[in-house]
Amino acid sequence: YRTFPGNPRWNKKLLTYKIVNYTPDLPQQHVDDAIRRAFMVWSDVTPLKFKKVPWGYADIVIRFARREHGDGYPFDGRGNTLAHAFAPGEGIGGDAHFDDDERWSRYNQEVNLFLVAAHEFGHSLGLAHSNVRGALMYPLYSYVNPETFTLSKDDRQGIQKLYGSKPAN
Ligand SMILES: CC(C)C[C@H](CS(C)(=N)=N)C(=O)N[C@H]1Cc2cn(c3ccccc23)CCCCCCNC1=O
Ligand SMILES: [Ca+2]
Ligand SMILES: [Zn+2]
Ligand SMILES: [Zn+2]
Repeated sequence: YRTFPGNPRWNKKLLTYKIVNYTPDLPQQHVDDAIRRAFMVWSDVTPLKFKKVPWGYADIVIRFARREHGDGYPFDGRGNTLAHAFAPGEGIGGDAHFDDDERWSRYNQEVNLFLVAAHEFGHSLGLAHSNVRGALMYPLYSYVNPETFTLSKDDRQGIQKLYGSKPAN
């Protein structure tokens, strides 16, 4: 696993997130559920907790966008780059953007939102790319059954290096 230069991380355990818009490809409930489960991938192995807020301040702002969308990292149409996210920090730090020229799906038609979101939130929490092929933080998207998805040891070691493991309770 790799972290970002300077090892940026959040210095609080409760992080808030806000979904500012939705893709037309899926019912809103499915988007909310995919995002919730993508955060759970990381909260399952750390002391981190994630809380969805409907408006106002949020640490992690989630949006769907096409092409140029105001952050200097324009998307590229269908395929190629699927999404991007910013390392922990103020303002745009932690935010995750999803390319709405993709065909977002719940199962394996096209791009699985849960799997991509789980990868993006790895970046939002401070993980860069891993060179371990089966790792969630590997730079290339590959479909796995979301129902049986498990975090690789490499991903878990990386996130626990930043935030520690889940306290026994
Ligand atoms: C890991 C993802 C969830 C997030 C990353 C983006 S990021 C910033 N969050 N690390 C991603 O989108 N990776 C590309 C990488 C990529 C693969 N190809 C490309 C062709 C052109 C441009 C990029 C790519 C070859 C063709 C396949 C294109 C579809 C799949 N795309 C990818 O796997
Ligand atoms: Ca794209
Ligand atoms: Zn963006
Ligand atoms: Zn990535």
